[in-house]
Amino acid sequence: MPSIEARGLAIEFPLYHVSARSLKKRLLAKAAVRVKTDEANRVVVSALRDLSFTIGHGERVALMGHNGAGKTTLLRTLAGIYEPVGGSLRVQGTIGTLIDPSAGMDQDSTGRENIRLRGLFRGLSEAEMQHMEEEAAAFSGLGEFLDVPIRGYSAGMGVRLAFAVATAMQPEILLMDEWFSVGDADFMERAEERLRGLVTNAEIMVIATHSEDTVRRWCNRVIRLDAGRIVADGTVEDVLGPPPG
Ligand SMILES: Nc1ncnc2c1ncn2[C@@H]1O[C@H](COP(=O)(O)OP(=O)(O)OP(=O)(O)O)[C@@H](O)[C@H]1O
Repeated sequence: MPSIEARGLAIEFPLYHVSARSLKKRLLAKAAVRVKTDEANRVVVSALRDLSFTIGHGERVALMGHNGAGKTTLLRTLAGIYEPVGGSLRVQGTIGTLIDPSAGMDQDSTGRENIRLRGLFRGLSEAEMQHMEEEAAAFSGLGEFLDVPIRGYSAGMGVRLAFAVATAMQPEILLMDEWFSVGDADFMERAEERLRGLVTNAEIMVIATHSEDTVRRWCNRVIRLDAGRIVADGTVEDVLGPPPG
């Protein structure tokens, strides 16, 4: 059964162009906690600190919190993009991500080539790949642009392609950021329908969002982050209170 289990999870990002010596002086004066030096005396941002949680079957989790709280970093860590520097993380199940439209896309390849690249990466057979290509081509509605290198796409076209590719297969664990809300109205309507199917059929969903509306509509649990730590974890009503009105 798909599950996610984090114990004492920590993520740090080195800041290569900052001098440890001058920074130390400034930080000491300010008692900063998130920008520090590690054992190798490198300056690092502590993006996530000591996170522990378990997510199981049927949970649709919203990651909330102010800018810089760590929502995107946590999503990317769950997706296997970042390696924890401390603690442990166990993710069981097939993962689908709607995190960053351009992630994993080759700018110099066409839309069609990118669809096939993704299929190869997922280890699909030729027949499955053919199916995915037809599906994604039809859903993206890109027409002749499908055979143009994606460097020449508008932002909205990039989102259409990324969305079509990401949703062409049903994952057990769905990880989403809010980027998918930038399409035009016609596309959003179709995207929402497809998304609903994907969310309903996923066994676990984790979404990073600022929107209370989205949370009340899609989620049954909220993990609130603040400065890289969990400050609340419970049902939507527990964390956000009763619905307005
Ligand atoms: N690649 C990176 N290099 C250095 N620091 C980073 C990097 N990515 C994130 N950070 C830092 O990690 C912290 C958490 O950032 P993150 O993007 O996860 O926050 P967020 O909650 O998603 O914010 P937002 O709502 O603004 O998208 C921030 O302090 C940010 O500066």
